Amino acid sequence: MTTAAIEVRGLHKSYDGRKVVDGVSFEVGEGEVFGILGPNGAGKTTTVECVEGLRTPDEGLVRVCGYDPAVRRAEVTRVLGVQLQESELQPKLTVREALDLYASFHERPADPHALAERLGLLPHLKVRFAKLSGGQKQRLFIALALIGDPRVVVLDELTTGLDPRARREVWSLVEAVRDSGVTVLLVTHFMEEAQRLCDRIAVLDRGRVAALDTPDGLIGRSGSAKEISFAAGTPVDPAELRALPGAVSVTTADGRTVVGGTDETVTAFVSLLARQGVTAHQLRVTDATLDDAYLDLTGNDHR
Ligand SMILES: Nc1ncnc2c1ncn2[C@@H]1O[C@H](COP(=O)(O)OP(=O)(O)OP(=O)(O)O)[C@@H](O)[C@H]1O
Repeated sequence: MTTAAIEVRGLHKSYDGRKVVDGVSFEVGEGEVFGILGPNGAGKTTTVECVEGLRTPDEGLVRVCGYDPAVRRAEVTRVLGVQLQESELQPKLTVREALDLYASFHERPADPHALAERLGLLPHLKVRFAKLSGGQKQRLFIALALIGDPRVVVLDELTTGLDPRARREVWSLVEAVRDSGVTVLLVTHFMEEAQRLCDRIAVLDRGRVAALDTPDGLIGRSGSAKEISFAAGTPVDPAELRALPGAVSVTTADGRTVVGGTDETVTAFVSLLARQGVTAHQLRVTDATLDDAYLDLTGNDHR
């Protein structure tokens, strides 16, 4: 039997008698990128801190590569890389000094120079942490999380505050980390990030797992997997649109009519246009996104 990289079963944690993690269970397989999504206060950080051994569960089982983080500190430090928070790094430390310092905490560290090269940090080795751009800081945090040559790495809100280009660069790095065989536990607020990077996602809501699935699986659970939209002036009877097989919604707003449905709805819509000899203006067919599924699951408009 293979050991899961991370196993969490029946996790409970309360603060001052208030339950913030209420029976969370999930397993992360080796080499997976596993996402934890959820609104503010859902219990994501508390769950991840129990995995890191920074908090002790009130109840439940947590294992990282088979080790209990609350008991086997040394082993877990060896196999688990944790992303630092900005406040934990001295502003005057240069990139090279930070890499060397954190390498010295580990028995068998990765080669700091090779890691700096992999993460595009070689040109910045002599730059002090405080002078790095947001994207460069995050690259350094990824490097420091990998400096102990871990089998599992926890990345918590890695791209918050980055511009779209820097965010995409960081995503490519996470993909490279995954390709090197390291298991990634990723906490994020960004749907696009979760959709692009994660093999599976646990959506936490009020301390519980509201859903656990692949991004496509989660999207499939939301009512409409496809959206057909076209200029509202197109002469198509809304009643006929509502009668299309698989159609779950028909709305008109901002000069466009939008039909939510399935692949079957798209096919039937095209046949309807052909039968009636109608040309739909500014026609677009798009896939539903994780956003739609997330809002359905959490009933919350936080992003
Ligand atoms: N040390 C603590 N003492 C008391 N309450 C806490 C403590 N840490 C967290 N909480 C509370 O527990 C709840 C869950 O917090 P947690 O940080 O795990 O949620 P989260 O899903 O990570 O939220 P966010 O997205 O805002 O980071 C929140 O209501 C928070 O205020």
